[in-house]
Amino acid sequence: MIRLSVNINKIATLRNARGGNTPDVVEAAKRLESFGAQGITVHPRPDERHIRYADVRDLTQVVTTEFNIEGNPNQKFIDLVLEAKPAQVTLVPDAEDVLTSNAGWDTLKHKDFLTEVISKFKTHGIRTSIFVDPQVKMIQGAAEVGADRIELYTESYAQGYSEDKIKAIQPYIICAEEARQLGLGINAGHDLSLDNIEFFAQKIPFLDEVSIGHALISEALYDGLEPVVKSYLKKLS
Ligand SMILES: CC(=O)[C@@H](O)[C@H](O)COP(=O)(O)O
Ligand SMILES: NCC(=O)COP(=O)(O)O
Repeated sequence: MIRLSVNINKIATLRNARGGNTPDVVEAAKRLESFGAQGITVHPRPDERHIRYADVRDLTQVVTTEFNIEGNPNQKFIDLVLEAKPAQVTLVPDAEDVLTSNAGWDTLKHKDFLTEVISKFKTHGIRTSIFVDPQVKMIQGAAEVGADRIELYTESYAQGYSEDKIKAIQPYIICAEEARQLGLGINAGHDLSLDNIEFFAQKIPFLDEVSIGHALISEALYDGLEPVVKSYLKKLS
């Protein structure tokens, strides 16, 4: 079963636009779980443009499915994750000024750093995932640094899907098979949507989890959170 983890960054974006607490990210997380979401993902960026560190502390108290915290592991992020003790931490190599996540880790170049950080989280019983591009050598590097899982960065799949989905999925199938051979768990995320998720899940049925945010929240503006979550769950089943 491929788990759906809903990234609620964009609910926080809307909330921050007016300075109050509407929409309430904690209430949104509770409702998403009641609709069937099997996880909640947040990405507290250093500038707190959407999810704030305080949100992570509040969500830690209420998330009953799997809580996944994503981010670049600077010391403030590491301290937050060790305090929150989520089910999973996903390491993302984002620079502070990026519009959105735009690359996976170079697991060869950053081997020593990633090995140290991953060991720290694993020592505290937190599952570790590394955000990687669909390149076999990066998958192999992820195994070398001791990650429990990889998260395949799916932007290039999403971009190529409408033109040639067979071509677009190919590197992901190759990398997913390599990860499975290496004993790594396999997550995927970024720009997945109701349009492209079913084909991805059909071609890589042994995925552990997809984390979906921007498209899902946008689709929910038209059709509502509950129907959209249930549509994703149906396409993933
Ligand atoms: C790592 C990744 O691709 C997403 O999880 C990321 O959290 C999206 O960030 P924004 O919501 O800030 O675009
Ligand atoms: N790790 C991917 C994620 O959490 C959500 O990415 P997106 O669906 O907002 O592009």
